Amino acid sequence: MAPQISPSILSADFARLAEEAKAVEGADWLHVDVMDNHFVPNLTLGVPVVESLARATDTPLDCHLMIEDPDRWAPQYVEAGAGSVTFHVEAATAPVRLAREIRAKGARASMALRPATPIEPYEDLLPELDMLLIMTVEPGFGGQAFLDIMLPKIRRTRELIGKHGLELWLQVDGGVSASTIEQCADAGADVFVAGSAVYGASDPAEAVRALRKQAEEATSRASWLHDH
Ligand SMILES: O=C(CO)[C@@H](O)[C@H](O)COP(=O)(O)O
Repeated sequence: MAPQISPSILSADFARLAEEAKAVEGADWLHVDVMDNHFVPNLTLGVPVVESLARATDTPLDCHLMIEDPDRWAPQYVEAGAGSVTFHVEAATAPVRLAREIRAKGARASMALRPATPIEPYEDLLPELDMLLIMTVEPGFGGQAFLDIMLPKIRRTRELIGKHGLELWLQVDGGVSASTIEQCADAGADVFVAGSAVYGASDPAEAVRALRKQAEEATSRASWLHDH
């Protein structure tokens, strides 16, 4: 799959969300961080804001739920207009049932792992998912430094996806920038969330294009090396 860029509105100006969403039209997704002050020590936005954003932009919404009890709340984000809904496995009671419910309601189902959560116990769940998110910072805040100790987990996950012959997308989120995106692509990630690297730039749309180009080049270098 061609690399995709998902700018995180956590780094946008929340008083101008519609304009900030339009500023990155051309991105593949708009990443919406939902935080509840319980699963993570930060509070952002909920279903009504997602409904408004879905009306304000043509870019599909990639909702990342950093909340307790996603089994209860995630379906409402599909109804609010999200094209992809990510829940944390650490918070979900019944991840298989929840992934099936998200898909049945018409969105892509995605599961996230905090940095200390290994992928191996969840290998059998992968066919139930459309995307797996590997956090490359502790969730909760934008602008943190990329955890390069996550690179082996990204590689192992890409190998598991290949072993099972799955079409699963592999997303990375946290500290993704011009300095780190190539390492992530080389390790096998194909969906890149970037907050401060996009909204901290003077031209966010250009930052998206530049990140995509870097990811494309790194991906084609990596596949050339694997094929030779
Ligand atoms: O989920 C999160 C943080 O918990 C992210 O989506 C951040 O918003 C990414 O921001 P940067 O690290 O790219 O600034």
